[in-house]
Formats: sequence, structure tokens, C-alpha cells
Amino acid sequence: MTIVPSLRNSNSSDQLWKPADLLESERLANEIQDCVMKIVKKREDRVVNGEADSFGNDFLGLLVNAYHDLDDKNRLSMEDLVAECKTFYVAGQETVNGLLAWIVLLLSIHEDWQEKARREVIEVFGNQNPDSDGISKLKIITMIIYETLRLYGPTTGLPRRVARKVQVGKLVLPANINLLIAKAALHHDPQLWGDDVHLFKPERFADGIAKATNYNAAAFFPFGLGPRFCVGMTFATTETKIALSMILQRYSVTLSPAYVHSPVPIITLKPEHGIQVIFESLHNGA
Ligand code: HEM
Repeated sequence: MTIVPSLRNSNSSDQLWKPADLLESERLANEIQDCVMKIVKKREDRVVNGEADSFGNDFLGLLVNAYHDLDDKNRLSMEDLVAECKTFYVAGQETVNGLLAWIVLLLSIHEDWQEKARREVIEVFGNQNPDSDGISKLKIITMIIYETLRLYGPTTGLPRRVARKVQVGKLVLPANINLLIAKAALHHDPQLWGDDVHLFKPERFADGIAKATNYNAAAFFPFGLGPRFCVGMTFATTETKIALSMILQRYSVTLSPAYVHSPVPIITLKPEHGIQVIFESLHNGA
């Protein structure tokens, strides 16, 4: 069995000409790489030591399997394995984390929706942990997730490259230019959403996305459009529903006076000063 190789490519002479922030970013990149490789090695060791008979069939297991593929045409390099892990971690963690934070903020302000959501969660799950049957019944929670994705979607723009000259309506786009489709602008366009566009109104989505957007696919696409559409969409919404249900079962949330509203797009849409809310346990002694 191949033991995970080192991908590091450091050279002490780098320190003579590289600026400090570049050296620091390289150090961090190496640390992330080492961290992923340690996790991979742990998986490999379990098989080598006879504690497991396969690398597993979760996402990491599939990648480690591909890394050990006997056919070198199908084999994944360690560099690609690490890159896949980084992509899924960043694409999956930052986005869902941000979405949950914005939902908690909005529910702390709109206590009527918080109450409706909690009622639904208790009706569906009682005080039990969420299960997959119940997850598909969460209508109010789904509406809240969509409306939060519209107002504070984690990704604000969609980068695209124009491969060949194309006409879009009156606009002629030449080949080989880079475009940023301003998703947030469309999600906040009063012509598409009405004059109350800036208000949190989950009821817009009461009859689903198609009705809310008047059957216009370009009015709402928090997970992108086309063949590069987000592969993690179902996972992300399920994860959000589970986490939110568990929070609502246990806590009521109110906005802290310390909160200062300042969403800033730093890769994903982030609250510049954090989100200060007050959680109060719904169960005595919990
Ligand atoms: C609220 C959560 C999320 C949002 C809003 C979101 C949004 C997006 C968007 C807008 C894209 C680009 C799509 C395009 O170019 O058309 C994308 C791509 C991607 N997302 Fe997500 N995402 C979320 C969660 C996740 C999760 C949980 C995962 C993985 C577990 C994930 C994995 C990916 C990957 C791998 C891509 C690249 C797909 C490709 O280029 O083929 N995302 N996501």
C-alpha cells in the first residue's frame, strides 16, 4: 500500500523574495494539506491494521478508493484527492454555516415566523431528533430557507466565461470574456419580486419556487444554474433543516442590542461584525 506522499514544495530561498503575506498563505495551505493527508492516512491505517475491510463508502472513502485504484487511468492523485476535500469543505461548510446564521438572525427579528417554524417542528418531530421522513414534511422551514437564500444567499455572484459570441436579449457578448452574474441583484430586483423586495416574507414561497418566481428560472437561483449547478444542494438544505429544527426544539432566539447589520461578500456573504443573538433554553434545567 502506498503511504500518503508529501506534497510540500518549500524552498528556504523563497523567504528571500516572497512577501510575508504570500509566505503566510503558503504556510496555511501546507497546514490544510497536512491536515487532510492525516485524515486520509487514518483511513488507510484502519485497513492496513485490519480494523476495517474497506476505506468506507462515504465521500472520503470513495476518494481514498479512487486514490488506490489499480487502473492508473482511473487513479486519483494525492494532489487531486486533497483538492477535492478542500473544495467540498469550503463549498459545503462556509455556505451552510452562513445560511444558518442568517436564518437565526431573521428568526430572532421575525418572532412570528420563529413561532410558526417551531410549531411545525414540534408537530413533525415532537422533541425527538429529526428523521428523513419528517424532514420532507417541513413546509414552513423550507419557505424560511428559500426566503433567506433570496435575501442573504451565501454566494452573491456566479462567475462564467463566454466561450463564443452570443446574444442575450439586446446584449451581445463577445467570446472570451469573463462575466459575473450578479445573483444578489436579481434576488433583490423589485421588478421581479415587487416593492416589498427587501422585506423578509417567507410566504412568497408558500406555493413553491416556480410560483414565487412567476416561472422565471433566472429570478431565483441560489445554487446556480446549468451543468455546474451546486452538487451539494440537497445535502445543504437537509443539513440546514436538521440543524434549524434542533435549535428551535431547544431554544428561543431574540436579537441582541449589540447587533450591527453589515453583510459583506468575502467569498460568501458574511455578517461583518458577527451575529449577536440571545438563546434562551425552552426546557428548564437544559
Ligand atoms: C447553502 C448552501 C450552498 C449554497 C448556497 C451553494 C451554492 C453554490 C453555487 C452558487 C455554486 C456554483 C454553481 C454554478 O456555477 O452554477 C456551487 C457549486 C458547488 N457546490 Fe455548493 N452551495 C451550497 C452548499 C454546498 C454543499 C453543502 C456542498 C458539498 C457538500 C457544495 C458543493 C459544491 C461544489 C463541489 C460545487 C462545484 C460544482 C461544480 O463546479 O461542478 N455546496 N454551490
